[in-house]
Amino acid sequence: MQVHDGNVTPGSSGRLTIIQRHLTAVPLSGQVSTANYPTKFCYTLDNNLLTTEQRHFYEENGFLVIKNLVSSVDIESFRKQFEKLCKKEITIPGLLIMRDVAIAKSEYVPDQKAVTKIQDFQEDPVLFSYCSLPQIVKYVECFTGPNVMAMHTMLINKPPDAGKKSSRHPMHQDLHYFPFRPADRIVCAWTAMERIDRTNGCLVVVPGTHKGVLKQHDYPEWEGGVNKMYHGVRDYDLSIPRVHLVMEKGDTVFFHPLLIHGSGMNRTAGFRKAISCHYAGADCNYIDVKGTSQENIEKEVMEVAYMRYGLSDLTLKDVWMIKSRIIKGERTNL
Ligand SMILES: CCCCCCCCCCCCCC(=O)SCCNC(=O)CCNC(=O)[C@H](O)C(C)(C)COP(=O)(O)OP(=O)(O)OC[C@H]1O[C@@H](n2cnc3c(N)ncnc32)[C@H](O)[C@@H]1OP(=O)(O)O
Ligand SMILES: Nc1ncnc2c1ncn2[C@@H]1O[C@H](COP(=O)(O)OP(=O)(O)OP(=O)(O)O)[C@@H](O)[C@H]1O
Ligand SMILES: O=C(O)CCC(=O)C(=O)O
Ligand SMILES: [Fe+2]
Ligand SMILES: [Mg+2]
Repeated sequence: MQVHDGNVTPGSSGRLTIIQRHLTAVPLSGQVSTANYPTKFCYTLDNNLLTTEQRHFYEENGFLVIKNLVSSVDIESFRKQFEKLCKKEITIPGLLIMRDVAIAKSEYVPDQKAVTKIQDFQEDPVLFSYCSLPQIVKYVECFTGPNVMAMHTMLINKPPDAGKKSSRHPMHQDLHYFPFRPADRIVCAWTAMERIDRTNGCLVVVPGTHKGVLKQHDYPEWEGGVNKMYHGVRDYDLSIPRVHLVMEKGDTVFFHPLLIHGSGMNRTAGFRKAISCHYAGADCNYIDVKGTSQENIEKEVMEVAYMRYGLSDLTLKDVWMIKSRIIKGERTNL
């Protein structure tokens, strides 16, 4: 385990790499002590896959990077399929193609290269095969339990920044978008489809924030515009140390839905690609977000859902029930 300038770097074992930069500004040392571990696990389950060290790391930090988990062959097939979808050589029901706000609102006529992300590829057999990769699902079960649902799918194609910094993703908690609980049985798997570092806008996390509560989210006040639904934590304090997750192609991070994270701008000429799925244990329950901080996103989701599905009497729960798929075990509640 090594710490360099707040970045996670691969350990020689290729297994777990640990960063430890505490919110309480504990000074960074080269090696992190494995002492003072909690005795009770809250955020991980035992299925004989995670080592004790990995479990402790997730419990403390709210994320876990596994090196080289997805093969180049699989990643190439996702890349090819993504291109076909962008060129409209294939259309998939329910799939949403989104352009960056700076490009969508300019005079420039966008081509497929302007796509910033695609969402909801649950009906695309090629891309959705990512969500059932056995080596991913084995890890997912350590967080969700044995009944695994794929709730939300994305392929993020962070474009070269158009000069407005709109390629950034503000610091947020994914739970803001989710009307189901408990949070500890939800996890995101996010796989780098190429090397991703600070030049092309890597994931940036605030370790330990999964132990906190869901915060109020709004659109950040960014001069250059903000992408639709890219809410950020309100009054976010940028002086809190962030950790930049530098990842190689195929590396996968699993993270908790309360972990505060975002991504920086893409300063390169290339489109930075990552594929992700949010999973939840099927035994989770839908909640009513009325009267909570999530009301603002519910309103936006319902507007978009109406445009996409053309149905006016849908509820937020219906939208999630339509999108989600069982991956393993039994579809109980969700
Ligand atoms: C069912 C939904 C469930 C989703 C749940 C999310 C869960 C996430 C959970 C996980 C955590 C994830 C965390 C996350 O990732 S949060 C991010 C999630 N974001 C979304 O899900 C957004 C989904 N995108 C859309 O719905 C469409 O692409 C929109 C509606 C944006 C455009 O629609 P369409 O593509 O058909 O374009 P159009 O040509 O017809 O333009 C229409 C209008 O829209 C303007 N416009 C275009 N692009 C953008 C833009 N990028 N930003 C702002 N505005 C934009 C455009 O200028 C025009 O406005 P105007 O000029 O008329 O004023
Ligand atoms: N001035 C800012 N105002 C609002 N959010 C910011 C600001 N700077 C960074 N962020 C947010 O912090 C997160 C990480 O950005 P950051 O600038 O740390 O990463 P980067 O651009 O990849 O790296 P670098 O430190 O090399 O610029 C992103 O979610 C970004 O939106
Ligand atoms: O920039 C990314 O790839 C991740 C963005 C993100 O956190 C999200 O879409 O929820
Ligand atoms: Fe996110
Ligand atoms: Mg930056």
